[in-house]
Order: sequence, then C-alpha cells, then structure tokens
Amino acid sequence: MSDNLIRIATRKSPLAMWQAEFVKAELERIHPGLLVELLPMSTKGDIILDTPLAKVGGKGLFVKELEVAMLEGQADIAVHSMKDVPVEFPEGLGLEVICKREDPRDAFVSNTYKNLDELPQGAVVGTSSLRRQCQLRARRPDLVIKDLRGNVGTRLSKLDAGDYDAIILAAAGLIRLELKERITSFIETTESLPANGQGAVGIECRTDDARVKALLAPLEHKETRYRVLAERAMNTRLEGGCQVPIGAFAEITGDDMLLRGLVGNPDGSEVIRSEISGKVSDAESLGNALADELLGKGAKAILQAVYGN
Ligand SMILES: NCc1[nH]cc(CCC(=O)O)c1CC(=O)O
Repeated sequence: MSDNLIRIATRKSPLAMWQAEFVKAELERIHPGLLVELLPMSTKGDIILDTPLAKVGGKGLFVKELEVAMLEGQADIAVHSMKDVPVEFPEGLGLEVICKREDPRDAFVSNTYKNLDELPQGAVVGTSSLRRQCQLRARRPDLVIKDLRGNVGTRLSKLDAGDYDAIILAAAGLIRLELKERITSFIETTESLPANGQGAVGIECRTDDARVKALLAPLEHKETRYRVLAERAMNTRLEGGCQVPIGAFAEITGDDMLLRGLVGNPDGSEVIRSEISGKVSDAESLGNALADELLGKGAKAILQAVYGN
C-alpha cells in the first residue's frame, strides 16, 4: 500500500460522487503531493429502488458494500451523508471525521407554488421520508403525499413531468449539486425538524489506520461533530433508522446547545415534540435525555406501530 495514496469508496449517485470529490479536493489541498482515487460502487440501496425503504430495512443499505471494501483493503475511506449512516459500525471501522455542515433545512420545490401555505387544498406533494410526511400532514392534513424515490435529479424530473404540485428535498443536496436555484423556498427548522445529521458529511475509515486518520484529521469540524453527536444519540436511544418519523436538530451558541426532537406517526395525527438545553460538552447525554423525555410522552407506542407494519 503506497504511503502517498488514499482510495475513497463511494456510491455512484451524483450526490455521493460530489461528496467524494469534495473530500478528495480537500485532502489534496491540505496535503500537497497526496494522491486520492475514487472507487465508485453500487450498493443494495441503489439497486432496490422500487420498495419503500421502511420495509427493506434500515440505514445500512447504502453503506454495507463500501464498508466491505474498506475491511478487505480495496479502499481506505468512505464518505457518507451523516443521515444515512447506521448507528453501529462494524468491528474495525469507525467514523473518524465529521465535516462542516451544509444548510440543514428541508427545501420546498415547486414550479407553481411559492411555499407550503400557498398549496391549494388536496395538492400532491412528493416525499418518501416519513419524517417529512408526518410534519407536512400535521400542518396540512388535506395534502396528498405521494412516494418519491430516486436520486436528486430523478426527483426533480418527476416534479417537472407534472407528477406532483411540489416536492420536499434536503436543501444541502440541491446546494451541493449546484441546483440551488431550484429551491423555491426553505422550510425553517421550526416548521420541519430535519433528520439527524442532515446536511453533514462524515468520513469512515479503519480504526487501526493511523496514517489515514492523521491525513483526515484537518477535515474535522468540532461544532458539527457535537451537533451530530447529540442528534444521533437521540435517534439511537429511540432505536430509529433513517426511515422513521423522527426529527432531531441541535444548535450551538457559545458553550450552549439547544436540541429539539420530534417523533410522530406517518399520517401526522400524532406528533410528540420536546427540547432540551445544556452544555455542548454534554452533547451525547442531552441526546439521551431528550429521547427519554420523548419516550415518556408516548413516543414508544408510535415507533412500535411504525416498525410493526
Ligand atoms: N435520504 C437521502 C439523502 N441523504 C442525504 C441527502 C442530502 C442531504 C444531506 O446531506 O443530508 C439526501 C437527499 C434528501 O433527503 O433530499
């Protein structure tokens, strides 16, 4: 293995490729002379695109093949959207770096209407995220939610084909793919709580690879790390995969953190919200405490019903 080379295992979707290229460019900028290669791969999640994700089973779908490539030594690192990363890592792998967060908000995209409030009665909105569906229906029970799968480009073409009056996407993905002009309006986090880790990119590598860890270290963004730590702790305690109606969002002011969380059912008829504040250094325990508070308010029954179906 050359001392001068880092190989990045990545999914082939445009967004995954953008994220891998971003990490490659950062590494080459920080370490002149370092060679960085991309190893694009297909994952099970990319292949099974016609089954609702909640049924295919969880977060690991988009990362397993990348992890095998690292464990078998064909690749050194994998770059992930933090919201798609499973809570547990396989033995020998760990999340070494969390990069600076992009805009964490959800985006409203429509060719006809300016925002959610302008949508007429019974309008058709595209999203496959139970979290987004739950918050939309809680606010506008009249809306018809239609499934929307595929990568960002595919989703936009389905909107343009007239299949939906509006669609909801993560702002971060659109911004990264230079599609910011397609964002009709931002949905503030007070209106739609993002998924844990939304907008943040993480880098996974072998835990015993000191060379790679040292090269990656400058990409770490402390503030993002603490925010994602709190959000993921809450999600983990709730035993949530990415396809459950759970929202979590942490903000930092100085040494203080405010963490907000939500658990709901897909039709939006029940939404349990809570928030907690404390010291940034207690990020993980804040996440755990907020999860317990939500469970105490009835989140358990809601989650069991979602998983049971
Ligand atoms: N679940 C798919 C996914 N995973 C990461 C992003 C992009 C935003 C991010 O980095 O969080 C998206 C697209 C979306 O939710 O619209």
